Amino acid sequence: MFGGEQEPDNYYVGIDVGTGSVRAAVVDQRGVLVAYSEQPIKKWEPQFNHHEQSSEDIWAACCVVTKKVVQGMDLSRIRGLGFDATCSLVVLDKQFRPLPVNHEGDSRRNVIMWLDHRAVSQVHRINETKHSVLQYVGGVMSVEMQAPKLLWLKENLKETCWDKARHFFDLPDFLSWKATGVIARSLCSLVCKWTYSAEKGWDDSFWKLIGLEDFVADNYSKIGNQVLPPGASLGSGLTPEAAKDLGLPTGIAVAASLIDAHAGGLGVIGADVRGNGLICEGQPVTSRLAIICGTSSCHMGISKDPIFVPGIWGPYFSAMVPGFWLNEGGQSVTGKLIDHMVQGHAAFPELQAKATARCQSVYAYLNSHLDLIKKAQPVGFLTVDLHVWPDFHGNRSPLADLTLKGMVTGLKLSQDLDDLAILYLATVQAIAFGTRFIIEAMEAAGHSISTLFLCGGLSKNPLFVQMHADITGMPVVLSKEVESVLVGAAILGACASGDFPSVQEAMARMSKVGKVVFPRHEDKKYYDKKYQVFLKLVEHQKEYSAIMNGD
Ligand SMILES: Nc1ncnc2c1ncn2[C@@H]1O[C@H](COP(=O)(O)OP(=O)(O)O)[C@@H](O)[C@H]1O
Ligand SMILES: O=C(CO)[C@H](O)[C@H](O)COP(=O)(O)O
Repeated sequence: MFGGEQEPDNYYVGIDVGTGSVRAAVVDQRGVLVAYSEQPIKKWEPQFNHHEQSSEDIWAACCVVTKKVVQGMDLSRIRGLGFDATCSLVVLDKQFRPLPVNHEGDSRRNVIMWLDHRAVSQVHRINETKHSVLQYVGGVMSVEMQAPKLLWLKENLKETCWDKARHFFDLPDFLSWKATGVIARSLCSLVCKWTYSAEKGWDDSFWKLIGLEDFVADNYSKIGNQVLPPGASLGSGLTPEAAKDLGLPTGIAVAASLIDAHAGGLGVIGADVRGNGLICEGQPVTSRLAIICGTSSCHMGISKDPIFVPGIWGPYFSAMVPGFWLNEGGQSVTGKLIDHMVQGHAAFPELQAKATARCQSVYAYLNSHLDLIKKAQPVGFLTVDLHVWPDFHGNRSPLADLTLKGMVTGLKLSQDLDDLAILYLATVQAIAFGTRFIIEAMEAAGHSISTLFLCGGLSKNPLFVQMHADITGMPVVLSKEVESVLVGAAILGACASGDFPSVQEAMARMSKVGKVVFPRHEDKKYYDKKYQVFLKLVEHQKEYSAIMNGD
């Protein structure tokens, strides 16, 4: 086991399956990322609110990126492999072949993605039961969880999918099965998305009540009756077949997986913050909130005792950091919303052309354009009369209302680049106000948060990071390794290898602080006013809906 900061001898492979792409990295025992590769994955949207993927396409992408990152390495120094992935639902038959999750019968598309909202009627009926398991998902089950999706499959694709299905996996568990042949599920996925309790196991009465008694009858073999903590070593490690696919040695340790947000949490939350002037230095780890910002944003707060926060998922025991309870707030589309607003604007082709000419990303270009047009005032003040409510895909937290929609107020006739840049800024700010709203709900229920730890694709955007600091009034810590979710996945591999005695130990050694961004307290009054408007927007939206639905 590792004591001090000796030269790295041992390496771990982390594989992170996000919504849009698969990433792999080789990470050393100090948490330094030495090789990285990324590959896009296919997505289908056959109908509005139906989002599907292919588990074979995802596995093939895992193989491509892993082979790339270990190319030229001494493979004997790779000690462990860890996976994390989005919490999408994978369906396989008795022979582990993909089954279609769509009316077209296309069995390539055997994954219902996490952001799929097809099971609206099913989730309403589940919530109407008011079953006690709902207390552990913030009081209201989300349409993005697995129970409503399973019920949808039973009610809509009985012959073509449901009757033939033998294995329903959360995507992180599918990947660890593919690598090891072990069908045991991770405590993380089952607790967070499937209503399993770390203390009491499955609740038969819930599944019977919602019409999925089938699972009880066969002792949950289709959804998992062997459960392991994240980071536990699976079976005999990597199978010869998977080793060949991935370009890794047979038998290396493979860990029970994590959902992607949870891997990001592990990658950032346990870092040693000494010497950065941060208030959380003298506080317990429960004062830290990890925010994993990709296609969606997930707000991961931990506590010693369970805290029930209305509209915030959890409390989940040991689902991220062993021995701690987890609450998970979230915003269902954040990166996807920014992309949507920018790409849908009339000035987008002009933006693209200008950004390409400067060899910049469109976001880097927009950030520098905002700096140009702000003149003497702080950049955030450009949106004094433009406000956005960001729930274009419903509200995950803290309102837990999937019927909510996006709103923009303050539109003008102009469609130029300035207009696009200011709309982009207002969208980024709206996402940060959503985070403030979530933090306030968590604090009202008993959390005490002082510092934010951001990771994920959006944390590469300095404007997004600064707005989170300014709008929440809290410092934002970024990791030394930008790809912290992959560090989290590698931490799992490191634990499975036995090189670290616990997840906590591996977290403390492998996650490192990079840049710290402090809030501009002098702008507080302005953001407090904008936050007042933000809260009014949703109030008004509810009033509009009451008017339209009234007699
Ligand atoms: N360099 C960057 N600058 C600004 N935004 C970025 C950058 N890289 C990624 N993003 C944003 O992050 C989002 C994707 O984040 P990522 O963590 O890759 O997502 P996922 O894990 O869901 O696949 C995109 O929607 C994009 O808006
Ligand atoms: O529900 C979630 C985590 O519990 C995430 O939103 C989901 O896994 C997708 O993550 P990402 O936006 O990073 O692709």
